[in-house]
Amino acid sequence: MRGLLLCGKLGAPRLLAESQPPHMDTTAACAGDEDARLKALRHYGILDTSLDPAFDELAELARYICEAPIALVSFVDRERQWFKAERGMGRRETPIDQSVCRFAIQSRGVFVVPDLRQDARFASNPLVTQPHGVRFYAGAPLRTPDGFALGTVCVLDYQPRTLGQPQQDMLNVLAHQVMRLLELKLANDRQARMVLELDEARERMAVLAHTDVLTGLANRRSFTERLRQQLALLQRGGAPACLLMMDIDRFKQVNDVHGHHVGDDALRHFAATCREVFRASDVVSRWGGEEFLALLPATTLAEGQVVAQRLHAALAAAAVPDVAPPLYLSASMGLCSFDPARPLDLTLRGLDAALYAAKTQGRNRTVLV
Ligand SMILES: Nc1nc2c(ncn2[C@@H]2O[C@H](COP(=O)(O)OP(=O)(O)OP(=O)(O)O)[C@@H](O)[C@H]2O)c(=O)[nH]1
Repeated sequence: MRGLLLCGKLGAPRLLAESQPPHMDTTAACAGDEDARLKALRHYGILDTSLDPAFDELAELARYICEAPIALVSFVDRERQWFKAERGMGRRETPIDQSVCRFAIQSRGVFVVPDLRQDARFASNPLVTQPHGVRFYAGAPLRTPDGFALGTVCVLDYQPRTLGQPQQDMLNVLAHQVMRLLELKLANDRQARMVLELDEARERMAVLAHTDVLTGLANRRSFTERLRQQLALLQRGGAPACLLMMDIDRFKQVNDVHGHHVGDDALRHFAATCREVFRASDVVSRWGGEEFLALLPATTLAEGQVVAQRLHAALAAAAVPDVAPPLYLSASMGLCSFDPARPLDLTLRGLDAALYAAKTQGRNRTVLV
């Protein structure tokens, strides 16, 4: 066993020379393989995870089967070995230079050291030299389907001893079981990620279904739904509300003179101005091309007129960004109080008529229904 030190994946084993001194550090010679092995270890996302009874029970079984006081499910990291499960060790990790497992993962089968004190590789290991130090080690490599050894299921004893073949076989079986748990964890993690991605996609779709893509305002469909809800509230005696229909003046000219992309920028600018002017509780929608409809809950007609005036002023004060010469928008508007006794389509028709009147009276003004 001792002459059979292997590097990296066992799929393409490279045997080290039999004459190599047993204490020689093989990690430098296999730096590339070691990087790939560590990448494989990270892929399983097992390091520093919390205790898990499923792994604890496998360690307990190893201890029982091998009649050893210590059993570990150990992963060999770059600077340390970390224990997913430990029985009788009393700690979750040790520095890598105290690791016997780093040698065990280079072994094809179970790596057995009958007396650590008699082995030049481990004789000065603090785990061995300390008072009541360990003397015996046996570890079965945890090997991935593509051949990387991540760690071991191992047992240790305070006495020099051996491990019978049936017990070695069982240690290997336990190592396979640990790998099954790791594969299962991977599958579960993948599934959890997919569920999360699906939830996020569903949320994005729900937002998109309710939003006008160009302006980020509510779209006509979702706003109609909101209007129906508001109508129901009003019919049950809720606070008065107003509706404000807005249409950008001479918008065709914006497109014709500056191009369609500036037209789009102008629509976004109009939406941004609305967001500044309206209350957070108001809902503004893009009702059609350059036409917008706002619901102002808990707002009287007089208060609605103030809001409309604020919007006229805000549009006159700030030009569409990055357009030369400066491009200022104005809008014609129709305003009404939301009458619970009127069918919704009649209310909207009334608003349309008021808006048309605002246009014919010279634009850039608000007409009450
Ligand atoms: N750039 C851009 N233009 C749009 C969009 N939707 C509608 N339009 C344009 O908006 C213009 C509306 O023009 P009209 O209905 O003639 O009205 P107007 O030029 O604003 O004139 P008045 O309403 O009478 O002041 C049309 O040229 C449409 O092509 C859009 O999403 N982007």
